[in-house]
Amino acid sequence: MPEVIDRTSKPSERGDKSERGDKSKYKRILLKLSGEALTGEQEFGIDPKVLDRMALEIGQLVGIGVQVGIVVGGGNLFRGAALHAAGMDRVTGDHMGMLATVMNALAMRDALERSNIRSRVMSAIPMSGVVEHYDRRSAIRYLTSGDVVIFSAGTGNPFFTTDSAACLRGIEIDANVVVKATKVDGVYDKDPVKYPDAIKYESLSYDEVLDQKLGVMDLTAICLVRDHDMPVRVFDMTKPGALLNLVVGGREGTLID
Ligand SMILES: Nc1ncnc2c1ncn2[C@@H]1O[C@H](COP(=O)(O)OP(=O)(O)O)[C@@H](O)[C@H]1O
Ligand SMILES: O=c1ccn([C@@H]2O[C@H](COP(=O)(O)OP(=O)(O)O)[C@@H](O)[C@H]2O)c(=O)[nH]1
Repeated sequence: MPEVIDRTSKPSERGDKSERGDKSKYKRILLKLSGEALTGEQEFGIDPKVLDRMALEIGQLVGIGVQVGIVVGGGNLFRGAALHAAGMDRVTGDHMGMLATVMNALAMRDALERSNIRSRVMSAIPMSGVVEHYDRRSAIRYLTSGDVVIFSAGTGNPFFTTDSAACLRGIEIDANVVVKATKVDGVYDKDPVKYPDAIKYESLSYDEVLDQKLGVMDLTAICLVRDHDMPVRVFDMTKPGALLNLVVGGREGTLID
């Protein structure tokens, strides 16, 4: 069992000092789902069982009045950097990666709607007839009316990641927190997948992540949240109930603020 560095949490998550949902610590969250999380037990693609479980957990948040924006990754299908390493033009690879996020978003919307959770997909790249083009004011209107909004196609630009897109959209929609769902249960002093003796942080500052180059999120994304004072919580999406627990104020994962 890895050690935990237990620093006293600063009461600076926006949910502590601004409006909240009734039972929730937060009124509006931006949830980042990595593409790989959608693969589940499979080797490639999207596991419908994982989507159904995520829909259930997201439905629990909607049920207690939390407004949920989602940025979904595409790494389960394509990553620009990997395609480039195999010989493809980088920008073309990134375009394929962004299109992959749209496919994941459509699958996520389908799962949410099968669970009777109203949801919409918006894309940073115009895709008339398939999904709506991203528009911040419309997104906020949908969120306010209780719809889950899935933001796809990342930032719409090559050389970025969906972590950066999550931080960008989180800031734009004035979320209380960006919640990064991943396969590890927080931020460690080194990659816990590679180093079993890695030590987990309870909380740490943006500058500590940057100075130590902690790889849980890309550093462009961390600079963005630091400059806009947006807290980020990293937690383990494979742990049932963790998302709801975090949103009602439980100690899950690691807080970066
Ligand atoms: N210091 C660290 N703390 C936690 N996870 C880390 C750290 N450094 C690297 N990682 C890796 O970052 C991954 C989380 O990022 P994520 O975006 O979900 O995955 P990926 O980059 O593969 O899409 C974890 O699976 C973990 O292996
Ligand atoms: O703003 C963005 C977001 C994503 N991507 C591309 O889309 C791929 C999939 O996104 P990401 O790797 O962030 O997905 P995740 O790791 O979350 O599954 C990336 O590798 C990039 O090639 C991009 O070009 N611009």
